[in-house]
Formats: sequence, structure tokens, C-alpha cells
Amino acid sequence: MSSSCLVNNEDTFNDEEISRLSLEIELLKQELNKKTELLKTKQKKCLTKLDVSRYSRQIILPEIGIEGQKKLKNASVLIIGVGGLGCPSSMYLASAGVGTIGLVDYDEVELNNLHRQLLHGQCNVGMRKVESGKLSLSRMNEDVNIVVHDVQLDGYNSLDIFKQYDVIIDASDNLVTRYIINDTCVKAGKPLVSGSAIHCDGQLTVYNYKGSVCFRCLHPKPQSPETIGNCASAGVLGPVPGVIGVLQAMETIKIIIDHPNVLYNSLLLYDGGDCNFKKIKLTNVKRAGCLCTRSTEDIVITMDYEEFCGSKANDKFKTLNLLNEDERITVIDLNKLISQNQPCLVIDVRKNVEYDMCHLPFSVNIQLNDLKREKTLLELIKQINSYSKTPNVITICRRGNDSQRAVKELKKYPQITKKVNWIKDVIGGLNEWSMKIDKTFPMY
Ligand SMILES: Nc1ncnc2c1ncn2[C@@H]1O[C@H](COP(=O)(O)OP(=O)(O)OP(=O)(O)O)[C@@H](O)[C@H]1O
Ligand SMILES: [Zn+2]
Repeated sequence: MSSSCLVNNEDTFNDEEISRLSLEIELLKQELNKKTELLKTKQKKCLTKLDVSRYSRQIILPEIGIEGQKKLKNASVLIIGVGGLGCPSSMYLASAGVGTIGLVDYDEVELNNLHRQLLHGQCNVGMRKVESGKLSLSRMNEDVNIVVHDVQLDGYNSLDIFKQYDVIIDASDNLVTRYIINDTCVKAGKPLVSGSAIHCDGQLTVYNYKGSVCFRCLHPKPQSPETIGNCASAGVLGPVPGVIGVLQAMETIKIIIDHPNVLYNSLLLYDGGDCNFKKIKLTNVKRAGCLCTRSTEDIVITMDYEEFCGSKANDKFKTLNLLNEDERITVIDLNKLISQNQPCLVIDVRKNVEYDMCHLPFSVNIQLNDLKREKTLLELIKQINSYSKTPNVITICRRGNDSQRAVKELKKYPQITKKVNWIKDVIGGLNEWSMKIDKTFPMY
């Protein structure tokens, strides 16, 4: 017999003793579980008299009652994005007495956020959004525990954060983040209240709730990045994310109180222009092979989401480098050329509406897409011909990407290139002009 098999006689058990001990262990385990559950219930916060006064107008509702309000007090909700949707949803949840609200955002408050992101005020411009959000929410309701996560959410940090919360609200603004949030909710088994808003339109639904479909079931392949707009490029009317964010708060409250009519398996469409709400039925069958049909251990959320979507996990501006250095000028060069009265045709290639918002007085407006039109090109040639000396052509846009595209486009036409000295664009565009030449020029 090898030494490893040597056993002291006192330590050996017969079959009967083994099954008796197993039973004892099982009973002890059950006892421990019961005590842990009891402890959890005892640890649950009860309502104070002040709570009852504060929330009396909603406690009185049969849907809420004392039990519902207790559930809200003991609930935790994570909101990703303290922007157009995250501001209204967090305001209503904090005011309703949700015990813990987590805020995720990696960005700072900008002036152009204020028309719709009502948690942030003028004095908060430049501040971290999560900090500004926490300040305002705590001012609204000091009893709510506001937890800040000042990070860019990705597949590596999301699970640890999500685990700490009961309900997740997607108030982000880009496709990559939507997939990360969806996949993490599926892995962590959390309901996802999803919303979006752009122009005058909004959408709302709840995924991964009581066996319902997930975002991937409906969108297994990401939309191409070119077809997706964002608030910065497409614009949004403030009340639209306001409406959707408030409805996200409503669905979250319904999930917490276990309301029977949570908006899952349906998609709510809001058309602000028409003042119209439409509800369309979604499938209640999970897509075969979808992530949400796998066991949680098999769900991988550390994939390269940016590669999968072909876009970034934020809607921050990407600088293109389409032109060579000698095909570009700085705003300082432009200023010099203009003050020296050099013959320059400055073409602002932004949308008409942007040109109407603000423009350089010496520029003309031809939208990038119009540069392909024959009629526009003929008019442009006429303008070039009207100069007494051979002019330079300078394209400009907001930040210096479309202006590079415009140079490429114009250089395709020898009728133009032959008649001008050179065609160049302005690095950094009008935003750079605003920073370096004229601080009163609006930056947007
Ligand atoms: N992966 C992410 N991690 C953390 N925060 C994110 C992530 N993706 C988006 N966000 C945040 O979600 C919020 C979305 O807000 P919103 O749609 O109103 O856009 P915005 O970025 O504030 O404004 P604009 O698009 O006009 O510049 C932003 O504050 C953004 O920083
Ligand atoms: Zn799915």
C-alpha cells in the first residue's frame, strides 16, 4: 500500500456513517441558507415616517403602496450615459425614491448639452458629467445613494459594474455601447430598459426581461456606421429625449414593483413632429443561436465590439487625414490671405442650415454633396472666372474632415483645377478659427 492511501482507523467511516454525515451537512446548509435569507430581509431598509410623507402621492396608488415604495427604496438602477436620456430618467428615479442610482459616463458637460441635459447647468460646463449629475440628483433627494462610475464602459469593466445593480438603463448614444450593454445584461441576467432619441423621434423597449428577446435577437448584425446618425450631426429637439428618458424611468419603476404590463416584446415609437405614439409588437421568440440562448458561462463579452460594429464606442469626432500636408492650410494662413486681399474663393461645404447658423463673411456655401452636381460645378466655374487674377480655392467645414473630402472632389475636375492656383482645405475648420482667430465665432 502506498503511503498516500494510509488512513488512520479512527478516520474511516462505513457507508452508513457517510450517508448520515452527508444528511447532516445538507441540513446545516439549508439552515445556513435560511438564516442568510432572513438576514437579507432584516437588512432591507424599511420606510421612515419622512419617506411616507415624501412619497405619499405615489404610495397611495394601488400599484405602489407601502410594499412598492419599500421595493423602490431597496432597488438599485444603473444608468449608462448622463446625457439627453440619462438626465430625465435619473431625475424621476431619484425623485421616486429609488435607493441606489449608479451613473456611468466618461465625458464632460458641454455648452451644447444644456438644451436637453437638464441635470447640468451653465455653471457645470467643463465638469465631469457623473459628478455634475450626482450634485443635482443629491440636491433633489439627499436620501438616494448616487454612485459614480467615471469610465468608458467596455466589455472588460461592464460585468463588475452591472452585477451591483438590479435594472440597467441604456441612455448611451452609440451602437458599440448598445451591444456591450446588451451582452452584459444577458450575461448578468439583468433587465435592460433601452431608449433612443434623435431629431424629433424616439424609441423605447425593455429587453432581457422575464425570458424576452435581447437587442441582439433583433439586430444580430450591426447597422452600417454611415446609416446611423447622432445628436451632434443630426440634431435633436430637447423634449424628445426628455419624453423617452421619462418613459425609461417609468418602465424601470414598473420592473422594480413587478408591474404586470412592462413594455417587453413591444417597441414604442414616438414621433414628436406628429405628436404620435405607436406600439409595434416584437417577436417573443429568441433568435436561434443568439447569445441569449447560451448558458451564461458561455457568453463572452470581451470581444472587439468596435471592430464588430465598424465604429467607436463613443460619438467623439475622428480626424481624417485624406490630404497631404501641402494640400492644407491653417486658420492663420487663411486669415493672412484674406487680410492681404489675395484672390481666394472660400467654399464652406457644411449643410445650409449650419451655414445659416454662423459663417465667415467672405465665404460662399456649397454643400459637400452638391459639389457632384453638374449645375453647381458650372456655377462654380463661373465664379472662378469672375476673378481678375487667378484665384486659390479654399474649402472649409466645421472641423476639417468634409473640407478634405471637398478638395478630393474638386480635384477630379480639370475644368476647375486648370483655372485656379491651388485647391486646399483649412485644418481644424471653423472650430479652429473660433479658437485661434475669432473667439466670438460660435463653436458647436
Ligand atoms: N461607452 C460609454 N461609456 C460611458 N458613457 C458613454 C458611453 N457611450 C456613450 N456614453 C455617454 O452617453 C451620453 C449620451 O448622451 P447624448 O446622447 O445626449 O449625447 P452627448 O454625447 O452628451 O451629446 P452630443 O452627441 O450632442 O455631443 C453621453 O454623455 C456619453 O458620454
Ligand atoms: Zn438574443
